[in-house]
Amino acid sequence: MSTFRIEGGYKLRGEIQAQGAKNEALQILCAVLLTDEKVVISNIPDIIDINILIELLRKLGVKVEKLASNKMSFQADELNLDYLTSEDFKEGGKSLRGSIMLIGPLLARFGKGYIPKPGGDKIGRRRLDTHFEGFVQLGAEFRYNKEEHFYGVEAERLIGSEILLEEASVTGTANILMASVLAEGETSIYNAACEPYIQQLCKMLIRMGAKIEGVGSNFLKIQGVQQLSGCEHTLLPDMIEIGSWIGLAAMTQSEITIKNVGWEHLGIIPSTFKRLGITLEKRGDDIYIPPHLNGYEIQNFIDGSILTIADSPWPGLTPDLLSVILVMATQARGEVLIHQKMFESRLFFVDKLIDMGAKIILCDPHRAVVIGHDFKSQLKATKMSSPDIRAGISLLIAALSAKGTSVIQNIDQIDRGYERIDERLRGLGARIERID
Ligand SMILES: CC(=O)N[C@H]1[C@@H](OP(=O)(O)OP(=O)(O)OC[C@H]2O[C@@H](n3ccc(=O)[nH]c3=O)[C@H](O)[C@@H]2O)O[C@H](CO)[C@@H](O)[C@@H]1O
Ligand SMILES: C=C(OP(=O)(O)O)C(=O)O
Repeated sequence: MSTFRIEGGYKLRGEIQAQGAKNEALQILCAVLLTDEKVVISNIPDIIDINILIELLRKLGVKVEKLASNKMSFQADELNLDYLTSEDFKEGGKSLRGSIMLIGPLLARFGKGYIPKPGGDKIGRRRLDTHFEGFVQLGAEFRYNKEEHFYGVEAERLIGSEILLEEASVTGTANILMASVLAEGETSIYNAACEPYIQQLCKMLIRMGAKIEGVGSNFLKIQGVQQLSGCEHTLLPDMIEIGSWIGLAAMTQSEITIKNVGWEHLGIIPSTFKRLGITLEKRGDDIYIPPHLNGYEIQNFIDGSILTIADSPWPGLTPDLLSVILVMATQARGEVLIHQKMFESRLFFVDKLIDMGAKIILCDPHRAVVIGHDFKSQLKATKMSSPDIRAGISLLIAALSAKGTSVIQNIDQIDRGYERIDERLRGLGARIERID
């Protein structure tokens, strides 16, 4: 398993281009199964999770062609559905979270979909009830093989229904939406997730001929159609990656411009960083971050009480940025309570930051109080292992700010979601090497 060696404590400088969004790509790639015509996708990030999903599609019989760097075409006209019950699929499907969204399109088009319990980050319980309750309401039969942790849904026909989701699950909404576009009659999905990536999926499906109303809201109304056609789609810039670069710039007091960020899709993210004292300048569609040589000061609430940064479904703050925000707060002026509501095992990595000298109190698995050093004391370099993708990038940011040489193992977790990260960071002047 690869490792990064990082010599930290240096300021960085320059421009970095945001990659295509991982979590949008996972939805969009699954949607290619909804038609036998060609679908062309641009801005595909070259990262482990996406490459595994593309390989699964290829093994399922999808014709995949690389048209340019980050641009590919997909045609699902001759599928080998037996692959879904093979050992190879059971292994491959397990390794990433996004594979769960293969089920909706397969069920809609072929009347059956199977998937091993999907992997992804070990960040707490990640149940799939919302997905399967939705499929059952559309008329599917659900099967679960407990020994093999293998899920299946089958239906001769799907019939539109009024669905009220128990929670606004992102992948659950995408999955049920992809099943309902080919169901007979009208489906409504209430309490739907409505983040930009779901909006992008809706827009793509509409281009393919689907009839969807309410895009961008938590109430989607779908009129089923008999078939969908091919289309072209361009993925948005990855908002979690953009947030990670903002955290990196602040924590290393670097002057960085993030290019082509898609401002209008960033929601509450820029203002959240501003509450933490970070100056962000909108320059066209770029974000310019000045070097913060005098540090950054966390704002209190209006009544003077300590700021809380918490996650919630869109348009609230994504949980995927809380680890980065937490690490950045370790060098702020002031205190903040980080409240990770959605996942219960995502904050344990703070132990490593405490070892490095950060002032953090882990109150319980969901909440941590961070007391910033205001750059009066630097973190100490250390050896660590990346437990999940966002803790991994946060530890990498900590290592780049710490004096001395740090080592981060298990960096596959970072490569899952960040394209050529070492090369791109070296482009900003970072001293980072990939070693075996
Ligand atoms: C491949 C992909 O797109 N992964 C993202 C997707 O995962 P994913 O779609 O798996 O996450 P879900 O939206 O289903 O739920 C995430 C967690 O939050 C809880 N929950 C969810 C909704 C809610 O209103 N209340 C609540 O407590 C769920 O019980 C679950 O534990 O969305 C998560 C939440 O933004 C992100 O962290 C993941 O990066
Ligand atoms: C949790 C994440 O990914 P996944 O859902 O793919 O595990 C993430 O992107 O932060």
